[in-house]
Amino acid sequence: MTVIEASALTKNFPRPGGGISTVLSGIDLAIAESERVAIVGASGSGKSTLLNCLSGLEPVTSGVVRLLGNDLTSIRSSAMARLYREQVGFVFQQYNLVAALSAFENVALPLRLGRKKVDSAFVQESLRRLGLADRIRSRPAQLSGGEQQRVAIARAMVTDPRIIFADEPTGALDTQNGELVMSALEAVKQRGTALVYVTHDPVLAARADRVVLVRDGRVVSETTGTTAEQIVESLRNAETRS
Ligand SMILES: Nc1ncnc2c1ncn2[C@@H]1O[C@H](COP(=O)(O)OP(=O)(O)OP(=O)(O)O)[C@@H](O)[C@H]1O
Repeated sequence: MTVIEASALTKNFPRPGGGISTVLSGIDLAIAESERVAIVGASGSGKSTLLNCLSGLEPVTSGVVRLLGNDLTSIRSSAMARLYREQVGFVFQQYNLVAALSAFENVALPLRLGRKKVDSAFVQESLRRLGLADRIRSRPAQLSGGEQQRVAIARAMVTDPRIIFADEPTGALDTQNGELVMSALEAVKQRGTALVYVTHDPVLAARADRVVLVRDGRVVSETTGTTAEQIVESLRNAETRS
């Protein structure tokens, strides 16, 4: 089943000195449930903008994005809020945890916002599964970057979403913590959750089912079974040609 479908997606931003700049141009993309898709490309190629348009964080200039069957160009804000609360999870490079809340409370937050019953054992288990058993009562400032990101992942997963969007989820982490975070994100596949992530790291991108290469706001290739070496090569080619 398709969970995200973009057709003829175009995104313009106003230029600081006047005029507009076309950041995404005519993108067609479909993502299936439980699929892991990595978005790669040179800096400024439009990766984050693409992720934001697919998730509805940014409105598109033209074209259509359907997220779990909802047309994002016409969805009402209340329906969008419900979609985010119940079916979509986000993980950002900067962990975006609430500083005053413990790891447990941060993870329970989407349930509280959705007026769902908070099952303490379930929340604790989700933190334990991510190696955070002894950090449950800690506040973000008391946690390392890798630990904070794993709390953010537990929070994104607590509602059992259909899709997780992650923008450079390992960008601020060393290799070892990056590995822990990536494995945690990859585990969602077992639940049928789709994972769409932006990364600069060819090794992490190679772990996706499909690698989408963006250059100058266009999708120039979509490959499966791609190795890190092939990704390095296509990034090099993309940079030389742009
Ligand atoms: N809100 C905005 N207003 C104006 N221009 C923007 C905005 N957001 C992004 N851009 C521009 O759109 C282009 C693509 O940005 P985007 O962040 O999507 O690229 P990226 O591939 O994710 O880059 P990086 O790898 O450096 O994070 C850039 O030229 C950027 O300056």
